[in-house]
Formats: sequence, structure tokens, C-alpha cells
Amino acid sequence: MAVNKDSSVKSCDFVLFGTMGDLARRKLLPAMYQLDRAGLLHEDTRIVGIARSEMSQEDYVGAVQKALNTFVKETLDQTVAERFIKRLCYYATDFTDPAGFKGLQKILNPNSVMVNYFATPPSIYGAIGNCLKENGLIKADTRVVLEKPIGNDLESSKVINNQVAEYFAEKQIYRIDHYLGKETVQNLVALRFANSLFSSKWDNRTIDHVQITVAEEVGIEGRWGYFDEAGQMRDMIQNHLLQVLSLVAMDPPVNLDADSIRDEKVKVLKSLRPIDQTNIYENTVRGQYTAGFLKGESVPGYLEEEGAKTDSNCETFVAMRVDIDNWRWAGVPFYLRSGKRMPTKHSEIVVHFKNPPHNLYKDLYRDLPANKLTIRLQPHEGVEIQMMNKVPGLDSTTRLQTTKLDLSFSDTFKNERIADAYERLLLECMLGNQALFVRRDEVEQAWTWCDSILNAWEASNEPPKNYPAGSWGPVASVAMITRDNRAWEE
Ligand SMILES: NC(=O)C1=CN([C@@H]2O[C@H](COP(=O)(O)OP(=O)(O)OC[C@H]3O[C@@H](n4cnc5c(N)ncnc54)[C@H](OP(=O)(O)O)[C@@H]3O)[C@@H](O)[C@H]2O)C=CC1
Ligand SMILES: O=C1O[C@H](COP(=O)(O)O)[C@@H](O)[C@H](O)[C@H]1O
Repeated sequence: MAVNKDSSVKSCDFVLFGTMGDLARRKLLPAMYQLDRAGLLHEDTRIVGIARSEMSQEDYVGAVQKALNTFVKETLDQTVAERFIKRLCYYATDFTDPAGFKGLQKILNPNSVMVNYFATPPSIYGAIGNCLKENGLIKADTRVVLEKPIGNDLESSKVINNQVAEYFAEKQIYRIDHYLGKETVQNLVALRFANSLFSSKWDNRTIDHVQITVAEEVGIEGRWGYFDEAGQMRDMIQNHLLQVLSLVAMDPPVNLDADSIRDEKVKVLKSLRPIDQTNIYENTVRGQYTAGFLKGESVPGYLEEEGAKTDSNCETFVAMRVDIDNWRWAGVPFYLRSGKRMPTKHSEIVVHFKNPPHNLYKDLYRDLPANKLTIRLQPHEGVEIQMMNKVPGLDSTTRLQTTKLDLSFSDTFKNERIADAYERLLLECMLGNQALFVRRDEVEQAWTWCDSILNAWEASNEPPKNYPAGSWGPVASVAMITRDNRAWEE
């Protein structure tokens, strides 16, 4: 496909701090390649990789080619790969040394928008900002992309955000939550607001409860040191699950502008009923996996993973009941569940509707099964509605059956490739659209709510409940939802 010369896609200098790190190699460089392949990069857009070690341009190109060969799922298109390589440029410096940035100016194109991606530990975001400023590299249209997690509690997130705010205005800051870039998460917004069928049936009059599950098959993936400081609450719930919940629960935004959407999301976060020491046991369950089996293979427990300490109270699984104290959702619980080493990778939102107000078929069915809307986030992306139908036939008694309207993305959009979340997010950032990025007040509101839970867990001093790898988490999570006369989707 040809290079995009559309004036809306401006030329960018995409400055990738931490270009040899895991995230850059696995996600960011492949995403830029895919954007190039799709003709979505301006012909003058370049990728300036920055890292600490001295490396020749040739060696850098070799390292990027290796990353693309390893992490791009399809066979590389050689024409695109050659064009992509010409966009690359390498610069070596320590990110905390202002003197080391002196030569950067010469590399940058004065006509391009500078997009800085900090694929580094958040502890040095401020230092990088300082180096850029000291060297006069921050202009009004310069942007910065920050990776999650922003801090590990409200206080530390404020410190990081304040450091970045010394150098960049909020409109220049793009905080990544890659779930917001997933096709299916964006489709959730379209589903809600482009269909009157759902828009008028989206509140406590019609909906009984909502379940959001993000189950991962993987364990810690060699990241024990990072993960043990974070746990599933900080790694997944504080960001990805609360973002998805906000999109499910928010009121219609005035329009699709970044701040209109973010205003609505933050209102949801502000309405979350606090969970603290007084209600922590009824509303949360935390677990840690022990050795078990996944797809027939034996896998180690959390405490036996590479780099593990002998003891840790870190949770690898969280289940929780979340109540939203506002007009729309009063009395409608949201059940969230996320864990590592679950039987399969499986993420979905299931909206359980209420039973019909009157059962005309009570002679046949004491309880009619309720309608369910399932939004499959990954894999097998799609949307499914469970409903009752009459079984065709001349029988004297009507027979009903639950059936599914199933819109599978792979069947319905056969020729469309499902882009990786990072492709969408990098593109939006280069276009200057912040709608799919998280605003500071959202991050802080999410931390405020999560800190209360984390503090209550710490105060309780109770270890997480064990669950064998390859299971759906501790039995206590089943007990939690059963107490409400409901059951997890399996
Ligand atoms: N990996 C992933 O899938 C995800 C990562 N993230 C976040 O993205 C960020 C990057 O993660 P990841 O790629 O895994 O981390 P890595 O440790 O693999 O990469 C970070 C890179 O930053 C470089 N770096 C750190 N400090 C300096 C410095 N002072 N000067 C120069 N280079 C420096 C490191 O270089 P060196 O090797 O020389 O130290 C390294 O190449 C983190 O904030 C992480 O939490 C978020 C979601 C997923
Ligand atoms: O941010 C993170 O997300 C991944 C899960 O992402 P997905 O797109 O594969 O669902 C998770 O494994 C990782 O621990 C976390 O940091």
C-alpha cells in the first residue's frame, strides 16, 4: 500500500525511549511497521530509537529487523520493511543526563511533530522531561506517551504526574491503557451509542447485573520482580478493568471528543462505592496460583516462578463486586474478575438482563432464562445475544429454547484484519487525538478507589487464597457471587 500523504497525518519524529526494551521490541516497533504497511505513516515520519548502549546505525537496524521478524505475526512485506528501515535512526544516551541529549536536536526534523514515547520505568519520566527541556526540545505541539502503571498508589502517581506536568501540558500527555485501543473495546462504545436497541435498555430498569472477566492463561512471564510489587489489582484492575467498566457504565457523552468521553468516564469512577475494612470480605476475593496444569502441561506455582522469593502475599487473581452509586446503576452490581494462569485466555463483558416482568410460560418454565448480551473482547472477538425462541413444530405445547444471535468479527468482517491495540493508539497519538488516552483525573480517581481496597487487604493481614494454575480462581470467588444468587459465566 502507498505511503499516506493525507495532510491530517502529519510527519512525526517518533522518539522511542527504551527502544531495545521488551515493550518496544514486542509491541511498539511491530505496531509502527503495521501502520507503515497500512499506508498510515506520513512519508517523512521517522523513528528515532534511543537507548543507553552505543550502537551503530547498522546494528540498530539489525536489532529492529530481528524484533519485526520475531513479533510481527504475518510474513514481512519486503517493500514495506525496506521503507520502514529507512525511517530508523539510533541515538545513544543515558535518559537522565541532559548533556547526553545535546546531539538529538540535529537528528530531529524541524517540520515534524515530536512524539516521545517513554517505554521506560516511570521513575525516570521526570528526568527525561528535564533533559528534553534543558535542550530546548519541547515545543507547543510536542507530545509524550506514558506507559502504565502510573505509580503504585495515589501519592506516587501524583508525584509522577507532577514531574511530567513540569514539562508538558495535559493536552500534550497521552497516558496509555492499551485496552482502550482494542477493537472490541472501541466497538463497545459503538454498540452502546449507535444502536437505540441498547441505548434505551441500559440501566437498572432492564439490567440485573454485569460481569467483566479478563482471564489470562500466562503467568508472570519472567516479570516476577515487577509483578510482586504490583499484583493483579495494580497490574490489571486499577487500569484495564476500571477503564472497561467506565465505558460500559458511562452516560452518553455529548460528542466523541476526548474530553467529552473522559468527563463521563470520570463520573463513573467517582460513583464507585468505596470498599474498605468494613466491607472488604463481602466484596473482594484475592488469590495466588499454586502449581497446576494448563492444557495438559504442568506449570509452576507463583512462588516457584523464575526469580521468585520463597514467600509473598501478592495476589495473582482478584474477584470483586463493585457497586456504582448513581441514578442509572443503583442496585446493579458489576462483578469483576481477573487472574493469571486461568484455564484459557478469555476476556468478555456479559450484561445480564432482568427476567421478563411476567412469565406467560410459567406452566412450562418456572423461570425463563434472562437475555444476555456478551461482548467478547478476546479471543474470538464478537458480540452475542442470548434470547428465547420457539422451537419450530406443530406440538400442542409450545417449546422454547435459548438461542444465540452471534456476530463473530472473523465471520462478519472476513477481509478485515483486527489491528493490535498499540497500532490504533500510536496512530491516534500521531493524529493528536486524546480520546483513547487516560486523563490525569481518571488515573487519580481510579487510584483513590483502589488504594482503599489495597489498604484494607494490608490491614487484614490475610494471605491470598490459593488456586491451582489452570483453574478459575479460588472457590471463595464462586461463594462471593453465589451469595447474591448469581453465578460466574463459564
Ligand atoms: N513489557 C510490557 O509488555 C509492558 C510494559 N509496560 C511498561 O512499559 C515500560 C517499559 O517496560 P519494558 O519494555 O517491559 O521494560 P524494559 O526494562 O524491558 O525496557 C526499559 C528500557 O529502558 C531503558 N532504560 C531504563 N533506564 C534508562 C536510563 N536511565 N537511560 C537509558 N535507558 C534506560 C532500559 O535500558 P537498559 O536495558 O540499558 O537498562 C530498557 O531498555 C514500563 O513502564 C512498564 O511498566 C506496560 C505494559 C506492558
Ligand atoms: O498491561 C498488562 O496487560 C497484559 C494483558 O494484556 P492483553 O492485551 O494480553 O490482555 C498483562 O499480561 C500484563 O501483566 C499487564 O501488565
